[in-house]
Amino acid sequence: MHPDSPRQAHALLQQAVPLMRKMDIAPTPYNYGIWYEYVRQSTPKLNQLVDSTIGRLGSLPSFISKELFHQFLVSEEARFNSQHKEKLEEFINTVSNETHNMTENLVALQSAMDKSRHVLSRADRQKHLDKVIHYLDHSTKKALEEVESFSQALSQVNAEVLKLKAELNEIKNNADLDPLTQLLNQRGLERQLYSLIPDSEDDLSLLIMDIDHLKEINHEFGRRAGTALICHISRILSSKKLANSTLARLEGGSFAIILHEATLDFAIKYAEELRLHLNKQRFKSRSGQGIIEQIKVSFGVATIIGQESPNNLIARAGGYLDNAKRQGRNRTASR
Ligand SMILES: Nc1nc2c(ncn2[C@@H]2O[C@H](COP(=O)(O)OP(=O)(O)OP(=O)(O)O)[C@@H](O)[C@H]2O)c(=O)[nH]1
Repeated sequence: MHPDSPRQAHALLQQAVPLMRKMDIAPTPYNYGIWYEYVRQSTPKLNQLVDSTIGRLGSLPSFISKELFHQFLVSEEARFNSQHKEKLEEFINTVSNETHNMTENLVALQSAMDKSRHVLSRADRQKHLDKVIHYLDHSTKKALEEVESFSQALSQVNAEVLKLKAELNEIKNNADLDPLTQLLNQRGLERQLYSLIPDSEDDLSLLIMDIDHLKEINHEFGRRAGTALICHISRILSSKKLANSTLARLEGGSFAIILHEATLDFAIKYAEELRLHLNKQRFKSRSGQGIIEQIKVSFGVATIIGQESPNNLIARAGGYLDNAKRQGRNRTASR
């Protein structure tokens, strides 16, 4: 991306901002970057992706915008790095091939020398000739050893590059995981919803569950016990997870469950099953001080309606959860 003059930039922003307003796009740095580039029309692939996402989802979710930003707008640096990486790999391959060739040549040289020695050993001035042969023999062996260690160093570098690649992949995947429970986090949940919703036929349900009075539990037994309770509940929810579902931990004591193909009735029944099961669980903190006789949670349950957006579905389930809390907690609400 070449820098635009201030006048060009101003003109582009004058086109981008009304578009963003019209599409109800939040004024974040990522969004400004994407829409500036969109009206600039110098990256057709970006425009194509923006258009198809809007066609499919009716909007450009912030996490997609963030990814497009990294892919297209900071891509020059990324492309630079990747070109370097490719060059480095190419270099390693070339040198490694050459080393192999060199080793073969030296082995051939060694055998030629053996033959020569055989011939020369019958020649005159034996002593003199022997000295030369010995010298050449020694040098060749040394060269062979050096080539061998060079080759070893190269394979080590290669192994390091592979390790680095694996680490980078892991970092990418971890961005969607909650470090405490290893379940999906909010971003992972949204990503999953955005990929499931276009194919769902009004039978995708979302349950949002929240531990009741976690603040008080933290206060009474200590935050550590509260966190242990979150982990305990996460394990229980995982053990009760249905086959066609996704489990995530949102913030604090909140969890979300997507039932990929479930009517509202089924989703409410499942939420109640989970809630009653949790009610039967007693929780004792590791120190033994915190004992909760009955784990209490509230649920908000919503099933997708028509062309509803993922954000709207999350907001609806969250609103119903608020209703469950307002109605006295330890219950399920679906409106
Ligand atoms: N122990 C622990 N507490 C957390 C964690 N993350 C957030 N919290 C706390 O959990 C509490 C959640 O409070 P709220 O959800 O607002 O309210 P609540 O006390 O659970 O009450 P209701 O949700 O209304 O039943 C806050 O005090 C947060 O600081 C965590 O990882 N561990």
